[in-house]
Amino acid sequence: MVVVSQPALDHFSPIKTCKPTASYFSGIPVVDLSNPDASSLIVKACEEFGFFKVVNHGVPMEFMTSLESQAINFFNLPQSEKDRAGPPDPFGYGSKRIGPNGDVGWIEYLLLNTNPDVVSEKSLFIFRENPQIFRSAVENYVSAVKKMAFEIVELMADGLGIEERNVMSKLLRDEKSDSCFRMNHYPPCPELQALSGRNLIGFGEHTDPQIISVLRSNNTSGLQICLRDGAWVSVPSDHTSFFINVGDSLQVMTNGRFRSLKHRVVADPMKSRVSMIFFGGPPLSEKIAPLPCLVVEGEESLYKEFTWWEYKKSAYQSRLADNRLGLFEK
Ligand SMILES: C=C1C[C@]23C[C@@]1(O)CC[C@H]2[C@@]12CC[C@H](O)[C@@](C)(C(=O)O1)[C@H]2[C@@H]3C(=O)O
Ligand SMILES: O=C(O)CCC(=O)C(=O)O
Repeated sequence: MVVVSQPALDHFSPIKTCKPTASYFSGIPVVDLSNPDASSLIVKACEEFGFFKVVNHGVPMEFMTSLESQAINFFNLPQSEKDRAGPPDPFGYGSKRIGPNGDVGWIEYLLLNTNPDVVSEKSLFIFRENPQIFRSAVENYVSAVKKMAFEIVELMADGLGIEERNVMSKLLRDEKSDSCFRMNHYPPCPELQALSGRNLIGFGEHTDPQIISVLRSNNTSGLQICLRDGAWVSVPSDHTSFFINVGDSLQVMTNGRFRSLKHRVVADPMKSRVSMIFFGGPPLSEKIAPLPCLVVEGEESLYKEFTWWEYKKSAYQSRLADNRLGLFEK
């Protein structure tokens, strides 16, 4: 019999737990980017789930594996070394604390700006001995993933029947775009599982405030998405593919036709999860408003107009679980 010791549980105390109950979801839409119907499949997936998996994406596997191994090397460093790249301001290394509101999770991460100059400055602390290897792994990966993200939002515009197919990609392509990139590490937590039969929450439920998020992880599951009926389901991992989710800004731009995806990560009791996510955002001064061509004549628009900066600030000010509250009131 295992006796639950309070000090052992206290070690995890500020971090929420959940029962390991969510079932694997087999209905995730898969979009093959080489399929001539990709644009309509993307629109359908965004309307139904705000989420889909991409195959035949053109990002070299080598870029994924080399950045993953750089990330693992970093997360394996002694804590004192990792702390030199933190605390996040918001960029840099963070552990357990997520964002400015006191949210916590069973996670450590590196949050980077996708502006190459900022990556370079932080990488000096991230890899003191050879920052160039880290920097080029990030650059190769991020530029390939961005290219895929541009293509996806252009296909989206085609599928929505928008004539100006670069209406969203030009925001992401802008050199002042406020996009960011993060690498998350969720260490295994066998003790907690043994003691309580529960799993730790790695990243609490939230929606992403940006336009589109592009996620790739190693072969450890943990990502859960909330379906339209409110049920949480687990996403089977696939280290060769990317998972795309609709962000709050895209929900606004499509006047609610696409809904941003509520998601969370639950730490695996036995295996480390490493994920890398590109968050594509617009330039800070850009207005976030429904695209006029998507507001049916005579119909009221669902959303007020925000600049991305105002918008992001309010997303950051509210709590993780309700980061869209108040933003989208009629
Ligand atoms: C608690 C928070 C963390 C977060 C900012 C927020 O207030 C709500 C959104 C969170 C999120 C999710 C997507 C990205 O990982 C992120 C960098 C972002 O832009 O919004 C994080 C924020 C963060 O970790 O600082
Ligand atoms: O790490 C993951 O798999 C997802 C994390 C996430 O939702 C985020 O970083 O916003």
